[in-house]
Amino acid sequence: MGEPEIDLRGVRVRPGFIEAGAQAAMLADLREVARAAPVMRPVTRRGPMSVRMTSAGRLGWVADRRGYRYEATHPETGAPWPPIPESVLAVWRAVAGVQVDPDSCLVNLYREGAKMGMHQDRDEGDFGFPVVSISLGDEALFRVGSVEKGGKTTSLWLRSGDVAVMGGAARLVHHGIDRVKEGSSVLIPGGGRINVTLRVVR
Ligand SMILES: O=C(O)CCC(=O)C(=O)O
Ligand SMILES: [Fe+2]
Repeated sequence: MGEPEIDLRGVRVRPGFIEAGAQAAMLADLREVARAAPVMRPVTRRGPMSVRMTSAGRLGWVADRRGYRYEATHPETGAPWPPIPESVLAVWRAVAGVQVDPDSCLVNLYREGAKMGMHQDRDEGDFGFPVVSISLGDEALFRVGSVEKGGKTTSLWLRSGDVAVMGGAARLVHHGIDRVKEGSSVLIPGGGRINVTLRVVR
């Protein structure tokens, strides 16, 4: 079950929660997700995002020039999103502390130079449910601030197999990925990092 939990400004980080064999199995499951729902590079009003993404589950998070929202179908194929893999659901059930399963699984792919600016996850209908975030592949510098914009932040390198839970008072904290350490893991062919976030959107 990995190392002791870390409290990062209320975000609970479980280092090494997913062991190497399970990481490889999850990666294979995510490859199937990407086959059914091709990975896209969202272009928002601010321009193209550096992170590529796709989704699984009843609802997928979609970003485009019109804004951010959850949708039941892939914007390019028009098909429903594939089901959330059991390997991913198992992590939610082990750490989320709620009886409800997630209805959305966002798969973020960080290739060369990709990062994610500070933001809140607030497109969901009920902030009583946590967000569970799984890291695979290269290490990423995860920055956590406060619910309020600006102010003090604390950073931690997330490694392959780490799981972070944003719940309770930390459900709406600002957070982002400053950078990814290229070549720090050999899990993903071609390099890079995959982050999987599970949410109850409803
Ligand atoms: O990549 C990460 O670890 C964070 C992803 C994230 O914050 C998000 O998808 O909302
Ligand atoms: Fe987020």
